[in-house]
Amino acid sequence: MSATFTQTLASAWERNNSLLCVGLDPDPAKFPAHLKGRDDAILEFCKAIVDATADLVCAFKPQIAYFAARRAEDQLEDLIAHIHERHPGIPVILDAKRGDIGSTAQQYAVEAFERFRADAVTVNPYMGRDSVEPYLAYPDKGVILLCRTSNPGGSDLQFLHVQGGKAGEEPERLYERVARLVAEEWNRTGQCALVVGATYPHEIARVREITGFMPLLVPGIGAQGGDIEATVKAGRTGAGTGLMINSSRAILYAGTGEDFAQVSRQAALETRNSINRWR
Ligand SMILES: O=C(O)c1cc(=O)[nH]c(=O)n1[C@@H]1O[C@H](COP(=O)(O)O)[C@@H](O)[C@H]1O
Repeated sequence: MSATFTQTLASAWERNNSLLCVGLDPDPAKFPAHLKGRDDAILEFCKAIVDATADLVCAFKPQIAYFAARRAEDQLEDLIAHIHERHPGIPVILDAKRGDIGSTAQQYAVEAFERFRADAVTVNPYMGRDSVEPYLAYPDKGVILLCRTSNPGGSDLQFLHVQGGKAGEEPERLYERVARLVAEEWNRTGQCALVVGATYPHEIARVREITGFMPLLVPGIGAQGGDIEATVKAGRTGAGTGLMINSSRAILYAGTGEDFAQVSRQAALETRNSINRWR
């Protein structure tokens, strides 16, 4: 049997000595001049970044909207195939933030895991357990549920107090309930992870407390200004792992010339090393 997402991630943490996830959010308006106008510009840009950083990361995270908006889903398929072929052992997280009733979720699961061959997918837990089950039906795949998102508006709902599930329990915040539900009930197969933004280190610490060793996908360093030291200290496990700390724009667009991939490599190296300083 092939390795599960969780096992592949743990191996990548160790092999590359890295908790850095490079996010692949290709925006042609920001591409270097020599790639602009090419039909395969999105694929070529992303392949160059992937090849320049694969030994520095624990995962890659393509964001589906950047591909779908430009009718480039075929380039996303080719990109993920390229990562599997050239960089085996680096898990691919498809960032799709899906959420729908079970029958539709089943189609989204086929899209993520069979069409795109992602190792994990981001999912919105808002519609509850049956909306997540179709992803859990793929036991070797990762299911990464939104918990405490990095954006300011995340507080509108995720920070609301909800009554405890059992009589006499203290009210808790909605993101705490999500973390508890996933850790105690949905994660029977050990394939779940949670998204917690680097912009909220206090909540990262709380989610770590609730979930034990569960992997956390932490976007929000770099362009969104999250603090690396606070993020790592709040979210690392006792073993100094447990995190996929994502940076997209700060790495993808570090350079603007023909040597952009090398400049991105330098940015990824520095980010990985700053993360490691606090593990
Ligand atoms: O699920 C995500 O990846 C995600 C969750 C979240 O709470 N905040 C967040 O920024 N993201 C994604 O992480 C990436 C962050 O990109 P940068 O801000 O450029 O590093 C984008 O692809 C977002 O869609």
